[in-house]
Amino acid sequence: MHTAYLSLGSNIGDSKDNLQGAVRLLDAGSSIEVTKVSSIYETDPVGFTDQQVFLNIAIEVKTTLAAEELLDEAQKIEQSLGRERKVHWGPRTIDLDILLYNTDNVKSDRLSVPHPHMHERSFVLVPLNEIAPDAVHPLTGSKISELLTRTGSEGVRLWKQTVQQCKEKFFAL
Ligand SMILES: Nc1ncnc2c1ncn2[C@@H]1O[C@H](COP(=O)(O)OP(=O)(O)OP(=O)(O)O)[C@@H](O)[C@H]1O
Ligand SMILES: Nc1nc2c(c(=O)[nH]1)N=C(CO)CN2
Repeated sequence: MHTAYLSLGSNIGDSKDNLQGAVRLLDAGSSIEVTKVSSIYETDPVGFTDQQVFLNIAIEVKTTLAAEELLDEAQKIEQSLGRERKVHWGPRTIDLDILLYNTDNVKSDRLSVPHPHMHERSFVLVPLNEIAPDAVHPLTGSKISELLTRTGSEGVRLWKQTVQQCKEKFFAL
């Protein structure tokens, strides 16, 4: 069994519904179990800034899938929730990024893990720190809590708290 952390973001449509839909779909099959869900954060757009604020969460999953198979599942869910790729770093119905996969380094045409931008993105680190402060970023050797101390949490605000980072509470929101 492998442990992975994913970042989910949405800034088109009903973003809370999109996040919930993606978590439900991930958890629905037998090969992925969602074991932790962070609170939902409202975050200022990073990169292409002339767009709506995002809602972002981080989740922990336990999975029997290899990293690339997990990416396949994530991309299927992006497609089924109607994501269209237009602007780089632009608006999206739902975006699922694999942040960490065990403590592996994965580098292929389709997949880079740890996610190349995770250590510099407050919208990733604030939610991730809530569920996995002691997880280690294998390239820097730093814990998530240490990376967050470096980036700070500007532009990231609690939107809705999920009590004890519990999946069932998240679905009930
Ligand atoms: N760790 C990863 N998680 C998800 N996708 C990844 C990862 N590493 C590489 N990719 C590749 O990135 C490609 C582009 O992804 P996407 O369009 O979501 O980028 P983006 O969300 O605009 O930017 P960013 O990758 O900086 O979040 C995907 O098709 C996927 O193959
Ligand atoms: N706040 C915020 N900004 C972003 C996000 C995101 O999820 N949240 N995703 C991006 C592309 O992956 C680019 N910019």
